[in-house]
Amino acid sequence: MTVLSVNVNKIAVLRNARGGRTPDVVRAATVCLDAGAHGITVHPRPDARHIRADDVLALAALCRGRGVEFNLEGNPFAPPRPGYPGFHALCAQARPAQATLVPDADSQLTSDHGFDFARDSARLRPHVAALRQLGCRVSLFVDAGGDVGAAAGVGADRIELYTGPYAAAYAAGAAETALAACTDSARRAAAAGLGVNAGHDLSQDNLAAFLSAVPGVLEVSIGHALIDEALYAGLDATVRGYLRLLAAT
Ligand SMILES: CC(=O)[C@@H](O)[C@H](O)COP(=O)(O)O
Ligand SMILES: NCC(=O)COP(=O)(O)O
Repeated sequence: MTVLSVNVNKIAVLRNARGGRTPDVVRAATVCLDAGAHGITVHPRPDARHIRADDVLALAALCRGRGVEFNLEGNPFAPPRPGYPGFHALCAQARPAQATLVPDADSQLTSDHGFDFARDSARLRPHVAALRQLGCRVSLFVDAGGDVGAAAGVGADRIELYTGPYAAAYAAGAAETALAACTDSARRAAAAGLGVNAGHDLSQDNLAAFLSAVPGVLEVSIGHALIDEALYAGLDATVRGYLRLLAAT
Protein backbone atom coordinates (compact mmCIF):
# COMPACT_ATOMS: atom_id res chain seq x y z
CA MET A 1 0.00 0.00 0.00
CA THR A 2 1.10 3.57 -0.66
CA VAL A 3 1.87 5.43 2.55
CA LEU A 4 0.73 8.96 3.41
CA SER A 5 3.11 11.63 4.63
CA VAL A 6 1.23 14.77 5.61
CA ASN A 7 2.92 18.06 4.72
CA VAL A 8 2.21 20.62 7.47
CA ASN A 9 3.78 23.68 5.78
CA LYS A 10 0.38 25.37 5.58
CA ILE A 11 -0.14 25.20 9.35
CA ALA A 12 3.00 27.33 9.67
CA VAL A 13 1.72 29.76 7.02
CA LEU A 14 -1.29 30.44 9.22
CA ARG A 15 0.80 30.67 12.40
CA ASN A 16 3.25 33.09 10.82
CA ALA A 17 0.42 35.33 9.64
CA ARG A 18 0.05 36.49 13.27
CA GLY A 19 3.62 35.95 14.41
CA GLY A 20 2.55 33.93 17.46
CA ARG A 21 2.58 30.24 18.32
CA THR A 22 -0.80 29.13 16.99
CA PRO A 23 -1.81 27.09 15.14
CA ASP A 24 0.91 24.81 16.48
CA VAL A 25 2.60 22.66 13.84
CA VAL A 26 3.52 19.91 16.31
CA ARG A 27 -0.07 19.69 17.53
CA ALA A 28 -1.34 19.49 13.95
CA ALA A 29 1.23 16.83 13.07
CA THR A 30 0.25 14.88 16.19
CA VAL A 31 -3.40 14.88 15.13
CA CYS A 32 -2.38 13.58 11.69
CA LEU A 33 -0.27 10.80 13.21
CA ASP A 34 -3.02 9.91 15.70
CA ALA A 35 -5.39 9.58 12.73
CA GLY A 36 -2.98 7.05 11.18
CA ALA A 37 -0.79 9.11 8.84
CA HIS A 38 2.45 7.26 8.18
CA GLY A 39 4.74 10.25 8.38
CA ILE A 40 5.19 14.01 8.31
CA THR A 41 6.73 16.14 5.57
CA VAL A 42 7.93 19.73 5.69
CA HIS A 43 9.67 21.89 3.14
CA PRO A 44 11.33 24.73 5.06
CA ARG A 45 12.13 27.54 2.65
CA PRO A 46 15.29 29.64 3.14
CA ASP A 47 13.12 32.78 3.42
CA ALA A 48 11.30 31.13 6.38
CA ARG A 49 7.90 31.93 4.87
CA HIS A 50 6.38 29.00 6.77
CA ILE A 51 8.32 26.15 8.43
CA ARG A 52 11.37 27.36 10.38
CA ALA A 53 14.45 25.52 11.57
CA ASP A 54 13.02 25.19 15.11
CA ASP A 55 9.86 23.58 13.68
CA VAL A 56 12.02 21.08 11.81
CA LEU A 57 13.74 19.98 15.00
CA ALA A 58 10.46 19.76 16.95
CA LEU A 59 8.79 17.71 14.21
CA ALA A 60 11.83 15.47 13.87
CA ALA A 61 11.66 14.75 17.60
CA LEU A 62 7.92 14.03 17.36
CA CYS A 63 8.41 11.59 14.46
CA ARG A 64 11.38 9.92 16.15
CA GLY A 65 9.33 9.46 19.32
CA ARG A 66 6.43 8.01 17.36
CA GLY A 67 8.65 5.78 15.22
CA VAL A 68 7.35 7.24 11.96
CA GLU A 69 9.07 8.70 8.94
CA PHE A 70 10.08 12.34 8.92
CA ASN A 71 10.57 13.61 5.36
CA LEU A 72 12.53 16.84 5.02
CA GLU A 73 12.46 18.63 1.68
CA GLY A 74 14.81 21.30 0.40
CA ASN A 75 17.28 22.58 -2.12
CA PRO A 76 20.79 21.30 -1.36
CA PHE A 77 22.32 24.16 -3.35
CA ALA A 78 20.65 27.00 -1.42
CA PRO A 79 23.27 28.83 0.69
CA PRO A 80 22.80 29.25 4.45
CA ARG A 81 21.42 32.52 5.71
CA PRO A 82 20.21 33.87 9.06
CA GLY A 83 17.47 31.52 10.25
CA TYR A 84 18.26 28.85 7.66
CA PRO A 85 21.46 26.85 8.20
CA GLY A 86 21.38 25.17 4.79
CA PHE A 87 19.77 21.87 3.85
CA HIS A 88 22.62 19.57 4.81
CA ALA A 89 23.12 21.28 8.18
CA LEU A 90 19.40 21.00 8.88
CA CYS A 91 19.48 17.30 8.00
CA ALA A 92 22.54 16.82 10.20
CA GLN A 93 20.58 18.27 13.13
CA ALA A 94 17.19 16.70 12.43
CA ARG A 95 18.30 13.35 10.94
CA PRO A 96 15.17 12.85 8.82
CA ALA A 97 14.48 9.31 7.65
CA GLN A 98 14.08 10.75 4.16
CA ALA A 99 15.62 13.82 2.54
CA THR A 100 13.82 14.94 -0.60
CA LEU A 101 15.89 17.27 -2.76
CA VAL A 102 13.93 19.90 -4.68
CA PRO A 103 15.56 22.45 -7.02
CA ASP A 104 13.53 25.48 -5.93
CA ALA A 105 14.60 29.11 -6.12
CA ASP A 106 13.40 31.61 -3.50
CA SER A 107 11.37 33.42 -6.09
CA GLN A 108 9.10 30.42 -6.66
CA LEU A 109 5.66 30.61 -5.11
CA THR A 110 5.83 26.83 -4.70
CA SER A 111 7.69 23.86 -6.23
CA ASP A 112 7.06 23.81 -9.96
CA HIS A 113 9.72 21.61 -11.59
CA GLY A 114 12.12 18.76 -11.00
CA PHE A 115 15.90 18.55 -11.44
CA ASP A 116 17.54 19.07 -14.80
CA PHE A 117 19.95 16.13 -14.65
CA ALA A 118 21.97 17.22 -17.69
CA ARG A 119 22.84 20.37 -15.74
CA ASP A 120 22.68 19.22 -12.09
CA SER A 121 23.99 15.63 -11.90
CA ALA A 122 27.63 16.40 -11.17
CA ARG A 123 26.88 18.81 -8.34
CA LEU A 124 24.05 16.68 -6.96
CA ARG A 125 26.23 13.59 -6.49
CA PRO A 126 28.25 14.81 -3.45
CA HIS A 127 25.11 16.17 -1.78
CA VAL A 128 23.32 12.85 -2.20
CA ALA A 129 26.35 10.97 -0.85
CA ALA A 130 26.64 13.29 2.17
CA LEU A 131 22.95 12.88 3.04
CA ARG A 132 23.15 9.10 2.72
CA GLN A 133 26.17 9.25 5.01
CA LEU A 134 23.91 10.89 7.61
CA GLY A 135 21.61 7.89 7.32
CA CYS A 136 18.91 9.59 5.22
CA ARG A 137 17.13 7.85 2.37
CA VAL A 138 17.48 10.32 -0.51
CA SER A 139 14.73 11.10 -2.96
CA LEU A 140 14.97 13.54 -5.89
CA PHE A 141 12.09 15.66 -7.17
CA VAL A 142 11.67 14.92 -10.88
CA ASP A 143 9.39 15.90 -13.73
CA ALA A 144 7.30 13.13 -15.23
CA GLY A 145 8.67 12.49 -18.70
CA GLY A 146 12.16 13.66 -17.69
CA ASP A 147 15.33 11.60 -17.42
CA VAL A 148 14.23 9.84 -14.21
CA GLY A 149 16.84 7.06 -14.55
CA ALA A 150 19.55 9.68 -14.07
CA ALA A 151 18.50 9.89 -10.41
CA ALA A 152 20.03 6.43 -9.93
CA GLY A 153 23.24 7.67 -11.51
CA VAL A 154 23.67 10.32 -8.81
CA GLY A 155 23.14 7.78 -6.04
CA ALA A 156 19.54 8.49 -5.02
CA ASP A 157 17.29 5.85 -3.49
CA ARG A 158 14.01 7.19 -4.79
CA ILE A 159 12.42 9.79 -6.99
CA GLU A 160 9.45 11.96 -6.15
CA LEU A 161 7.32 12.49 -9.23
CA TYR A 162 6.19 16.12 -9.47
CA THR A 163 2.43 15.70 -9.83
CA GLY A 164 1.46 19.37 -10.30
CA PRO A 165 0.94 19.00 -14.08
CA TYR A 166 -1.13 15.84 -13.52
CA ALA A 167 -3.33 17.61 -10.95
CA ALA A 168 -3.88 20.56 -13.30
CA ALA A 169 -4.72 18.24 -16.19
CA TYR A 170 -7.10 16.25 -13.98
CA ALA A 171 -8.89 19.44 -12.92
CA ALA A 172 -9.25 20.36 -16.59
CA GLY A 173 -10.79 16.95 -17.32
CA ALA A 174 -7.93 15.81 -19.55
CA ALA A 175 -5.50 13.83 -17.42
CA GLU A 176 -4.64 11.01 -19.85
CA THR A 177 -1.40 12.39 -21.29
CA ALA A 178 -0.10 13.56 -17.91
CA LEU A 179 -1.00 10.22 -16.33
CA ALA A 180 0.76 8.33 -19.12
CA ALA A 181 3.91 10.40 -18.52
CA CYS A 182 3.78 9.59 -14.78
CA THR A 183 3.18 5.90 -15.47
CA ASP A 184 6.06 5.71 -17.92
CA SER A 185 8.39 7.57 -15.54
CA ALA A 186 7.45 5.30 -12.62
CA ARG A 187 8.21 2.25 -14.75
CA ARG A 188 11.55 3.65 -15.89
CA ALA A 189 12.47 4.59 -12.32
CA ALA A 190 11.65 1.09 -11.08
CA ALA A 191 13.70 -0.41 -13.91
CA ALA A 192 16.63 1.75 -12.76
CA GLY A 193 16.25 0.37 -9.22
CA LEU A 194 14.64 3.48 -7.76
CA GLY A 195 11.66 3.65 -5.42
CA VAL A 196 8.87 6.01 -6.46
CA ASN A 197 7.20 8.69 -4.35
CA ALA A 198 4.80 11.33 -5.65
CA GLY A 199 3.60 14.72 -4.59
CA HIS A 200 2.30 18.18 -5.31
CA ASP A 201 -1.33 19.18 -5.59
CA LEU A 202 -2.58 15.67 -4.94
CA SER A 203 -6.03 15.65 -3.32
CA GLN A 204 -8.89 13.36 -2.43
CA ASP A 205 -10.31 14.23 -5.87
CA ASN A 206 -7.36 13.21 -8.00
CA LEU A 207 -5.46 10.65 -5.90
CA ALA A 208 -7.36 7.46 -6.70
CA ALA A 209 -7.07 7.96 -10.47
CA PHE A 210 -3.36 8.63 -10.05
CA LEU A 211 -2.64 5.56 -7.95
CA SER A 212 -4.78 3.31 -10.12
CA ALA A 213 -2.69 4.23 -13.16
CA VAL A 214 0.82 4.70 -11.78
CA PRO A 215 2.42 1.46 -10.58
CA GLY A 216 4.30 0.96 -7.33
CA VAL A 217 4.01 4.38 -5.69
CA LEU A 218 5.55 3.93 -2.25
CA GLU A 219 4.60 7.26 -0.68
CA VAL A 220 2.54 10.34 -1.37
CA SER A 221 3.22 13.61 0.46
CA ILE A 222 0.18 15.84 0.58
CA GLY A 223 -0.28 19.23 2.19
CA HIS A 224 -2.08 22.05 0.43
CA ALA A 225 -5.25 20.20 -0.58
CA LEU A 226 -5.34 18.18 2.63
CA ILE A 227 -5.31 21.32 4.78
CA ASP A 228 -7.94 22.90 2.53
CA GLU A 229 -10.18 19.84 2.94
CA ALA A 230 -9.48 19.78 6.68
CA LEU A 231 -10.87 23.31 7.09
CA TYR A 232 -14.31 21.87 6.40
CA ALA A 233 -14.06 18.26 7.55
CA GLY A 234 -11.47 18.49 10.33
CA LEU A 235 -7.88 17.28 10.26
CA ASP A 236 -8.51 13.88 11.82
CA ALA A 237 -11.41 13.03 9.49
CA THR A 238 -9.51 14.26 6.44
CA VAL A 239 -6.42 12.15 7.17
CA ARG A 240 -8.68 9.14 7.74
CA GLY A 241 -10.35 9.86 4.39
CA TYR A 242 -6.98 9.69 2.63
CA LEU A 243 -6.08 6.48 4.42
CA ARG A 244 -9.34 4.84 3.32
CA LEU A 245 -8.63 5.93 -0.21
CA LEU A 246 -5.06 4.56 -0.10
CA ALA A 247 -6.28 1.26 1.33
CA ALA A 248 -8.75 0.93 -1.54
CA THR A 249 -6.26 1.55 -4.39
C1 LIG B 1 8.13 19.47 -3.21
C2 LIG B 1 6.72 19.82 -3.15
O1 LIG B 1 5.98 19.69 -4.08
C3 LIG B 1 6.17 20.39 -1.88
O2 LIG B 1 7.08 20.52 -0.87
C4 LIG B 1 5.60 21.71 -2.12
O3 LIG B 1 6.59 22.44 -2.74
C5 LIG B 1 5.12 22.38 -0.87
O4 LIG B 1 5.78 23.57 -0.65
P1 LIG B 1 4.96 24.87 -0.30
O5 LIG B 1 4.07 24.49 0.86
O6 LIG B 1 5.98 25.89 0.07
O7 LIG B 1 4.15 25.26 -1.51
N1 LIG C 1 6.19 16.77 -1.79
C1 LIG C 1 4.90 17.33 -1.98
C2 LIG C 1 4.38 17.83 -0.71
O1 LIG C 1 5.00 17.68 0.33
C3 LIG C 1 3.07 18.48 -0.62
O2 LIG C 1 2.74 19.22 -1.76
P1 LIG C 1 1.28 19.92 -1.75
O3 LIG C 1 0.27 18.85 -1.45
O4 LIG C 1 1.32 20.96 -0.66
O5 LIG C 1 1.12 20.49 -3.12
